Amino acid sequence: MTSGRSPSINRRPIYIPPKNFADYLSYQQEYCLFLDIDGTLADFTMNPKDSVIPDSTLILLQKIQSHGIKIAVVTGRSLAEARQMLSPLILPIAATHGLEIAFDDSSDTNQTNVVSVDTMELAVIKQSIIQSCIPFDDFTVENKPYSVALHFRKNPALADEAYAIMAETLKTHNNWSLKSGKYVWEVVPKGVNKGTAILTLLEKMQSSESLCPIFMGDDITDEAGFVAVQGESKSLEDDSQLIKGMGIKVGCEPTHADYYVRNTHEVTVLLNSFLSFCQKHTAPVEATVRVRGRRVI
Ligand SMILES: O=P(O)(O)OC[C@H]1O[C@H](O[C@H]2O[C@H](CO)[C@@H](O)[C@H](O)[C@H]2O)[C@H](O)[C@@H](O)[C@@H]1O
Repeated sequence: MTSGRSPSINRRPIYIPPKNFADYLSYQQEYCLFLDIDGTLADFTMNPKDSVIPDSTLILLQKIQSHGIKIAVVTGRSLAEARQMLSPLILPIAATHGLEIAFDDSSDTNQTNVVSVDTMELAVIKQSIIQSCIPFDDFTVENKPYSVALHFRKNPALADEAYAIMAETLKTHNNWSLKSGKYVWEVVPKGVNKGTAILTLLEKMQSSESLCPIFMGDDITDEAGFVAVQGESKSLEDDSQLIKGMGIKVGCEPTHADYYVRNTHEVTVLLNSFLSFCQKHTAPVEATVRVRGRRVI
């Protein structure tokens, strides 16, 4: 139940040797990147508050951006936390599994919630989960503005107890659903998923040319994103226009993604290969790239 294996996935993704990622790309195509945070840009930590995206990765993303490549982040983190983890980079973000969407700056006018959230009801749900967790020392309850996550990474043997607590709580809250992730169960409003979030961002990011989306993610919630970018769901604006992008799973678990790499280290190697591709293809649009005040190119 909590292993992340889905019996409906029968595909065998192709391993991309990350150093050779550029070989899988075409100079005739304009690409854009959609990136998950935890397990993709950031390594796992016991406490979610301790996770960071390494400076070297932020610098790499900024260099890629400087070649005019559009990059967006698609994450289960809240918008506020995602912004903090990405700082000083400013990117379009779909946060809380696609519930909170911010296009390209930190102003509130540029931000939308795709479904409305009953925060009073969420407070009741959080309280009920906290109460149910009292007998267990090893749970971590992550209190997010529009969702609540119950983490059992400290003690994976508590997986079934965690599920039971969340499922029991949801019995009386029909507008909420349960998402499973790596050592976590999360209550989110119904109707949000990363696939729809990516299509929403993509529509906004497209100008005249049609962009080829590449999405990288490691978790079960990322599967909807793979399906969306691989053209197994349709673009929002034009029902007849199929998207033909690349889904790249981080990790070796069963997936809908067409491709995979093994871990976060390989993600950075792959992004470096993508940067080399961009360097051959386009001139940088900005002369100076800075991360945390330091000039890097
Ligand atoms: O969509 P993502 O960016 O991958 O976010 C998914 C969840 O990530 C975080 O939890 C995961 O990372 C934690 C820190 O490494 C780890 O302790 C936990 O076991 C993982 O499940 C985050 O805390 C959640 O809010 C996100 O939904």
